[in-house]
Amino acid sequence: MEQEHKRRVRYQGTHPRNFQEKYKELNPEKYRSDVEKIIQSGKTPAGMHIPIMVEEILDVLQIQPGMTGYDATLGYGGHTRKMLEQLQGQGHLYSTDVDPVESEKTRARLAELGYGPEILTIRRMNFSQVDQVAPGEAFDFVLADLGVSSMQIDDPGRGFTFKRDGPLDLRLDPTTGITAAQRLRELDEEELTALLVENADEPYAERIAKGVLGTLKGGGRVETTRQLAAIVEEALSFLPQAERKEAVKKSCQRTFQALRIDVNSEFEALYAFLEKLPGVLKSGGRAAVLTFHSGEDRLVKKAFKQHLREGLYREIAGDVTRPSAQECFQNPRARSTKLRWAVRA
Ligand SMILES: C[S@@+](CC[C@H](N)C(=O)[O-])C[C@H]1O[C@@H](n2cnc3c(N)ncnc32)[C@H](O)[C@@H]1O
Repeated sequence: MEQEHKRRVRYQGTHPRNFQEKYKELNPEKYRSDVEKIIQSGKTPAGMHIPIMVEEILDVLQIQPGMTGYDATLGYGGHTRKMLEQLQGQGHLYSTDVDPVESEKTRARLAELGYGPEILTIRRMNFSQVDQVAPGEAFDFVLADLGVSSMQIDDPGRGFTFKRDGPLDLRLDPTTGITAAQRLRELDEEELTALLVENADEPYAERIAKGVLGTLKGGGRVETTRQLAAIVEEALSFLPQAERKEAVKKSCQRTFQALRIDVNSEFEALYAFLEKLPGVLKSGGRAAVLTFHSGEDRLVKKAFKQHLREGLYREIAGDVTRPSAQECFQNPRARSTKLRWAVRA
């Protein structure tokens, strides 16, 4: 009789092999108590994003049941969820994001919480097209929480972090456009220097650009996050040892930020959004924008001031609001946040 061949069960090892297996938090509903513990310790669980300045935003937006609103940057849906709670089942919220991967997960998560299409419309759209989100409708409130989510940063496959190796991609929507690695091959030294200065005020822009272009011209590769980080490190090797580590970290942060802004045309999208915003707000409608670096904040401040002068807004924030010290302690990713608001005339 032929014996049934049984495959030996393979030893999986004690360490998870990839990012998806590594963190229990990636399934936050299943491991709720682990997630709570991680948040209390001042960290963001992997696969999650903690919404920033929620109280301050709700104060500004003054959401009432029956209103129609727009969350320009759905992300993990933290702010969307808080705004939906204010609607108490009456009215409608539109939420957009360019990221197809995370948007789908968020849609499913919010649907499970009971927020389906009758109260929430999720669209995969760039907020630069804010006038196309709900044609024929105007909004009582609008929120834009700019930049990237923690899930995007934490996933090495997306290329947003230099802390782990991954493809140098940096696209918010990986289905369109070109990657940061491809973009680097298009630029000359002068252009890359200008990009690093204009998008991130990088003080060592020239040295870094020289390093990148030198590597590419010499037949080397700048295809992964760690390859780019190594070039930044090498470019700053002239610094005294004592200050080098911190300087390299900051320059890496700024270099990745500058490239991300470029490959996603972030300033152009924000400019278009701010220009169209008064046109989609009802009279008395309120808008709040969270920014994470000075370039973004400058654009918001300028647009709000100009539209106030033109009589499109009746009131704007006199100054930025910052998150509380306690929020920054609990969520270090909140530290650079600035909130500005405007009210439609
Ligand atoms: C900081 S996160 C938002 C987090 C969200 N408020 C929450 O509570 O989970 C920013 C999100 O905006 C998206 N985003 C960035 N630029 C965008 C644009 N031009 N149009 C639409 N979404 C954009 C990113 O993909 C990311 O998911």
